[in-house]
Amino acid sequence: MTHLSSDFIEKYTKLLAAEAPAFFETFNEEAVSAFRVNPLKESQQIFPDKIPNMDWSYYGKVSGKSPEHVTGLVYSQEPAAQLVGQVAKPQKGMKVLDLAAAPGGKSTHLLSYLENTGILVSNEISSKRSKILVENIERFGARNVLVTNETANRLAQVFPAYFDMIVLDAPCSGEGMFRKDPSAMDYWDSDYPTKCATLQREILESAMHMLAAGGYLVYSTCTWSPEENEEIVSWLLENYDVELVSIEKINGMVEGLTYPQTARMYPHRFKGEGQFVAKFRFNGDPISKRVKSGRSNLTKEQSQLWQAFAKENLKVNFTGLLQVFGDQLYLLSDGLPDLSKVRIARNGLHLGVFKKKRFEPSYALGLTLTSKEVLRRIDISEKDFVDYATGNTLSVSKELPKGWYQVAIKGNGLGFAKVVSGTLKNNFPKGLRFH
Ligand SMILES: C[S@@+](CC[C@H](N)C(=O)[O-])C[C@H]1O[C@@H](n2cnc3c(N)ncnc32)[C@H](O)[C@@H]1O
Repeated sequence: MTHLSSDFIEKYTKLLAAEAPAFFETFNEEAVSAFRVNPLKESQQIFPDKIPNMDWSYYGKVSGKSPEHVTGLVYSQEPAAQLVGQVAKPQKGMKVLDLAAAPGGKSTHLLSYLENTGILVSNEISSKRSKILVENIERFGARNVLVTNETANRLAQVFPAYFDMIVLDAPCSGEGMFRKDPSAMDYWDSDYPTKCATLQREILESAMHMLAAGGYLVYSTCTWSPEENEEIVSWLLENYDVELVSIEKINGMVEGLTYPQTARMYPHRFKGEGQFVAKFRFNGDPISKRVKSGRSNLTKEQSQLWQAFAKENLKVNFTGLLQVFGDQLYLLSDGLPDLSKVRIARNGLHLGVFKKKRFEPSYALGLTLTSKEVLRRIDISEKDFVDYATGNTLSVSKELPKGWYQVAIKGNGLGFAKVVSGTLKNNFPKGLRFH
């Protein structure tokens, strides 16, 4: 049994009244595992144990060494957390900000709805966590994401009144994660929720600065404390021209305290962990400020090398802004402001690297392209997949012309690799190799 502090027990005995025993009983049970299927991937699969009323959601665990995980077909995320993305449900073409994004559960969910349209700025304040976020976003294979490593306040200076939707999955006291991560209990004392609420208000002030008129704010926490949930809702309603958008109650969701439009998730009501979510529409006048856009910075030679690679290997015309950072080439979505003052963790879609007089495609590019978008592809077997992911070369037909090929497993891309005289050279990233 998860050992709960007496202050916690006292607080939730009062708050939940007759439901409290059933709630406490769930702390004797294991945390629930689940995953989402990535609709952006070309080759889909049927899995058992679908979670009702949810887009793309299944109960169960997927191995980190399976082709499904490595190609980004699945993303592991517990069921209650999946409800946040589903409540947000951005429309195609929207400019969306995920303000506290690592490791990427909500961001990848938002990308599933955007279907490579619009823009997602996925931000994480911690540099270490932003690297994990980049890895997860890259594997998902979306093309319209910028990953930043910033404070909310600094982002607000670059993106005034810019976003159609902002998701703040706030840093919180994490009560809803006690079963999944018992170490979260070490930080908890009865004052912790109030301390978290101060930080949440501070981040929300910056968030409101970035919301366009008519835009949506989705606020969520994985905690049940009213201080970090309904009291934050009250503060937003008092201080900003926002109104609550009613959330449809599915899968055991219950109304928030005093705000029936908001939703709470409890483990005794639904097979999942804890969550709170509120959705607002911003009616007020946004701060008006002209957003200066960025420009392409490729040299003529770099531009020619990229075009030569694209002509020889690709059947897709990318729209967006090509930018070089050092010798790395990235594709940024159209309509982004000048990002020179922003700490970037991933500058859009990584296309590849310029070496002496040649261009080499990135692993990320090979993860995102479908079979219809490449001129040459090699589908490897599941046995070869393990060999390849361990760092070995593979034998292929001697007839295959020399050059770059997209590698694929079970119909989904796994980077690019070179074929030379009947050998597929290993180009699986060293940091991701199986040991
Ligand atoms: C609940 S987690 C986010 C989980 C993520 N949305 C997901 O679904 O995978 C909250 C995040 O807020 C970040 N954070 C902590 N302090 C912050 C601050 N002052 N401003 C913005 N983000 C902060 C943490 O590093 C953490 O990654």
